[in-house]
Amino acid sequence: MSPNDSPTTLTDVELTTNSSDLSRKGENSIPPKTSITLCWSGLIKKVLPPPVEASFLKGNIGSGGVYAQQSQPLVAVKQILSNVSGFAYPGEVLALMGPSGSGKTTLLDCLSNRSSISEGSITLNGIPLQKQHKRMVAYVTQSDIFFEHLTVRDQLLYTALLRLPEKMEFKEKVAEVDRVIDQLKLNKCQNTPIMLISGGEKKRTNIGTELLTDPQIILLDEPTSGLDSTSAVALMRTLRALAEQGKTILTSIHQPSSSVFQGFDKLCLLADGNIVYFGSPSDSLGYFNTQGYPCPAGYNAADHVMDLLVVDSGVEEGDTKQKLIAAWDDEKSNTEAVAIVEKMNNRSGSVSGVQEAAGASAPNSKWASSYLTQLKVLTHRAMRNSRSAIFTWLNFVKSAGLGLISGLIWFQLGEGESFVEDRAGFIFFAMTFWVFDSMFTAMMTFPPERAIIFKERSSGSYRLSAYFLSKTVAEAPLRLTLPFTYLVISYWLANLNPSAEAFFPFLIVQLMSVLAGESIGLLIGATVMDMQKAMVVGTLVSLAMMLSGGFFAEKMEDFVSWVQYLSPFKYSYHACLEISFFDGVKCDGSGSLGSVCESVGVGNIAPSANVVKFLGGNGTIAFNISMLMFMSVLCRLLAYFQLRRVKGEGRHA
Ligand SMILES: Nc1ncnc2c1ncn2[C@@H]1O[C@H](COP(=O)(O)OP(=O)(O)OP(=O)(O)O)[C@@H](O)[C@H]1O
Repeated sequence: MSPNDSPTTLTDVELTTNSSDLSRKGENSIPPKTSITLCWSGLIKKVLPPPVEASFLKGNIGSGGVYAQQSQPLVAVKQILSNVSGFAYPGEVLALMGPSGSGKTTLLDCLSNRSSISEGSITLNGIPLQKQHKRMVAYVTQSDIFFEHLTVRDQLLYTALLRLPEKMEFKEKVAEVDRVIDQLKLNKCQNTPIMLISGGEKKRTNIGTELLTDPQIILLDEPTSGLDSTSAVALMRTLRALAEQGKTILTSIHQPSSSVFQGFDKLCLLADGNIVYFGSPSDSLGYFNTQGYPCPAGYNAADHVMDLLVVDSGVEEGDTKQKLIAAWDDEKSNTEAVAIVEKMNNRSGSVSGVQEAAGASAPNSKWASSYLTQLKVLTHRAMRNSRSAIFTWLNFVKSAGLGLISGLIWFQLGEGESFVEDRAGFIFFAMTFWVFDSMFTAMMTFPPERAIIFKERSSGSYRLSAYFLSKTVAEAPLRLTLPFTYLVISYWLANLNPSAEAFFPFLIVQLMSVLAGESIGLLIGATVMDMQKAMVVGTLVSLAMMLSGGFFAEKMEDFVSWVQYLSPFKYSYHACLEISFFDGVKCDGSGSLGSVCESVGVGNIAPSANVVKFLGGNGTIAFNISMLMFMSVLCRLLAYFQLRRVKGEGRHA
C-alpha cells in the first residue's frame, strides 16, 4: 500500500485517525520539565568476536586450506556501528529500521547504556549518559523473558517492589501496578500465569515491567515481532499515547504497515551499521527519489526503503545499499546532533531536569530498594516460583515411591553380622541418590535463569548477592522435604537403628549431604551456564565422586585417591556408618565381618569402631558433618563468584 492510499482495515483507519489527531511535540514544542531529548553523535561500536582456533576449521569445506595452516587464533575487530548520529525529542516516536544485522539492536543497546561505545557521545538533554541514568531509560528487549509460573500481576508487583523507591509505601507501589495494568490493558490477563498468556499480552507485560518506573525514555527492540497486525497496530498506538505524555520513544521495527510507517515522527534507517537516512518518514521518499530510487506507485513506502537495502546486497558493483551508505552525509548529521546538544546545554533547566530525574529514581544509590528489601522480595519470588517447580505431586510420588521401593528391597534387615553388608548398601544408596538428585536439579538453576538475571540486573533492579542469597534461602527448605519424605518411609521399613539418637543424626547427615550436592550442582551450573555441557560435566563429576565415595573402591592408587576427599558421598557415608553401627554388631558366625568377628567370637558384640573400619569408614561423625558443611559453604561461595564472572558475557559487554 502506498502512503497515499487510503487505509483499508479498521485498525489502519483507527490508527490514521489517532495519529493525525495528535499534537506532535517535536522540536517546536515546549517539552515538559523532565522530558528528555536524546542525542547521539559519531557513535562507533567495535567488537572483538571470540577467537576461532584455526585448528577447529581444519577440514571444514571451503576453509581448511587457508586457515588450517595458520597457527594464531583468528580474531579481527569488527565494526558494527560506523559514525552513527541522530536525536530523538520528547513527544516523538522514532523508528529504527534496517535489514537484519544492520545494527539496530546494537544501537539500542548503546543508547540504553547496556553496551559500551568505542567512540562518540550519547547525551540526555545535553549531559553525557551515565550509569545513574540507567533507570531513566527503559529498554524493552526483543525477548519476553520472565519467570513463567508467575502471574502478570505478580511479575509487575515484584518489579515495582524492587525498582520503585524505598520511600514509596506498599499501597502506592500497588497503585502503580494498577496504573500500568490499566494503561496497557492487561486487566483481563492480570491473574493468569505468564506461560498461558498470548504473545501480545506477554509483550505488553514486558513493556509494563519497564513502564513501572515511569521512565522518560523508552527504547524498544522489535516490539511487534511475533504479533499479528492488529496487535502490532494496537501496540504502536500505545507507544504513541506514551509519547503524548512527553516520553521519548525509540523503537526498532521490521515491516510496518504503510499507516504505521507514516505515523512515526522520525525514521532512522541503518544498513551495515551506517545511517542511510535520518528524518521524517514522509520526506524519505523524496530523498530516495533524488538518489535515483523513486517509490513505485501503489507500493508501501516502508517496503520500498527496506527493499533498497536488502535487494542486491553486496553482490553487484554499484550495489544500491553501498551507494546509499556513501550518499548519506554523516558529518552533516553529526553536526546537527552536536548543535542540538549545545543548544540544550545553553538552555537553563534542561540539565537540572535530567539530574533531578536521575536523583529521584536513585537517590544516592545504584539501586532503588535497600539490600534487605531486595532480599525479602527476591526470596518471596523464589519461594513462589520454586514451590510450583519443586512441590509437584510427581516429586512427592517419586520420593514416597522410592522410599517404599528401597524399604521393601531392604525390608526389615536384621541387626546381626550377616546383615551388615545390606545395611551398608541401604546407607550408601540413601546417600548417593539424593545427592545426585539435588546436584542435577541445582545444576539447572542458573542456566535457564541467566537471561532473566542479566535483564533485571542491567536495569539496576538488585544486587547479584541478594539474588544468590535469596535463591539459597528460599529453595533449600523446599528441596529438603523430598529426601525427608524418602527417609521417613524407607528407614523404618528397612529397620535401621530405631533409636532417636540414631535416626535424627542420620536424617541430619542426609540433609547435609543434599545441601552439599546442591552446592556442587550450583557451582557446575554457574561455571558452565549451558544445560547440555552442565549435564556432561555433572555426570562425570558425580560418577567420580560416587566411585571414590568408599563403597565401591576402597584401595585406590595414590595418584587418584585424592578424589575421594572431594566427594560428599564419602563424608555422608562414613558419618552414617558411625551412626548406624554405634552400638556395635552381634557376630553370628556368618563370617561377613571376617577378622572383626573372629577376634571377639560368635555370640559377642563386635565393637562399632572395628565394624566401621572394616566397612572402610573413617573420621568421627562430627568431622564428617563438618566436612559436608564446609563443602556446602565453599561450593556455594565459588558458585557465587562464578556467577559474577559470567555477569558481563552479554553480546556487547
Ligand atoms: N559481539 C559481537 N560479536 C560479533 N559480531 C557481533 C556482535 N554483536 C553484534 N554483532 C554483529 O553486528 C551486526 C549487527 O547486529 P544487530 O543485532 O545489532 O543487528 P540488528 O539490525 O538488530 O539485526 P536483527 O534485525 O536481525 O535483530 C550483526 O552482523 C551481528 O552479527
